[in-house]
Amino acid sequence: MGSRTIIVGTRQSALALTQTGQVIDALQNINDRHQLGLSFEIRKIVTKGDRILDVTLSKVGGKGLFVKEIEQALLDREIDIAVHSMKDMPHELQDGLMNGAVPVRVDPRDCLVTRNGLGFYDLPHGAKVGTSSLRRSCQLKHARPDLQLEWIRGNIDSRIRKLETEGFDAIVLAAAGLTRMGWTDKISDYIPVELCIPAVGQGALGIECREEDDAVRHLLSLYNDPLSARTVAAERSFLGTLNGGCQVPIGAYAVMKDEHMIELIGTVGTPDGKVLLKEAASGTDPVALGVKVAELLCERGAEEILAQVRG
Ligand SMILES: NCc1[nH]cc(CCC(=O)O)c1CC(=O)O
Repeated sequence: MGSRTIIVGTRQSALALTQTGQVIDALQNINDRHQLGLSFEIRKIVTKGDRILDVTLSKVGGKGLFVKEIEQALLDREIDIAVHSMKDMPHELQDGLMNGAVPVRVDPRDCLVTRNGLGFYDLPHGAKVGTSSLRRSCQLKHARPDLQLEWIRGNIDSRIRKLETEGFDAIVLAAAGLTRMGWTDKISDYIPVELCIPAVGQGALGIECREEDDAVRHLLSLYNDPLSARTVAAERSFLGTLNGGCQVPIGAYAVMKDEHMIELIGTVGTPDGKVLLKEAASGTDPVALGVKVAELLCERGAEEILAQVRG
């Protein structure tokens, strides 16, 4: 048994630091149980996405904005492990890197934080709702065309502040982030998956490492939750087939029906919510299932919708 300090890289938002702390606690536990002789240290990394929080992400070429510097630090051996929110992880990882673990996924739903504790359907006519994703605005507009969806950016803590200071009636956030922060008391309503299909990978984390780092790979294999990994794999295959990112109105959600069978629902819509396509299928191979649901949507014009949004 050797001894080695594993450097764990993370963004420096409150949420990133909190979830990385939780990951380190879990890894420390695994290390103790299996007597791996490892210790852990956290390293904060500022990404481009953190530096330009005032610009619409789609305008600055959204994909991977929160990840590039972190992947470089892995390749440069400044860090050994990177903790990502799965939904911020790009489809293609850099050569030499891999996703070593998907830990048990938490609540994938979006939720509403409102000023007076109202639920989604209790919001007054024309209420001003803040969101930072086309996926959310599309689906919420589809369900409630009267709502006035407005752009809100920033980390979750600053978005919650803006609810007060910028006159929003409500903001929409991932329940997972609030849960990890211990802020579930702020949630006034959970938006059902049928109403708003979550972002690909929402509620899951991805733990990236170097392919050649056997000790870290072994550690992470003990942390991986195979069922969570399968649902995420199906959703990411769907997203990859549509060549999406979180900057286009795409959502997908997979659940395990039993140990083997995955059920996947995917959606593509227009930002104004007037068109909202949904398709679902089941299968045992996550990659094939993701491709299949994407193809079903393409038969109904998903590619044309996405081309318009991107253009
Ligand atoms: N795009 C930002 C982001 N990336 C991950 C989360 C937290 C939820 C998660 O881990 O899926 C959030 C905040 C949000 O969407 O409210």
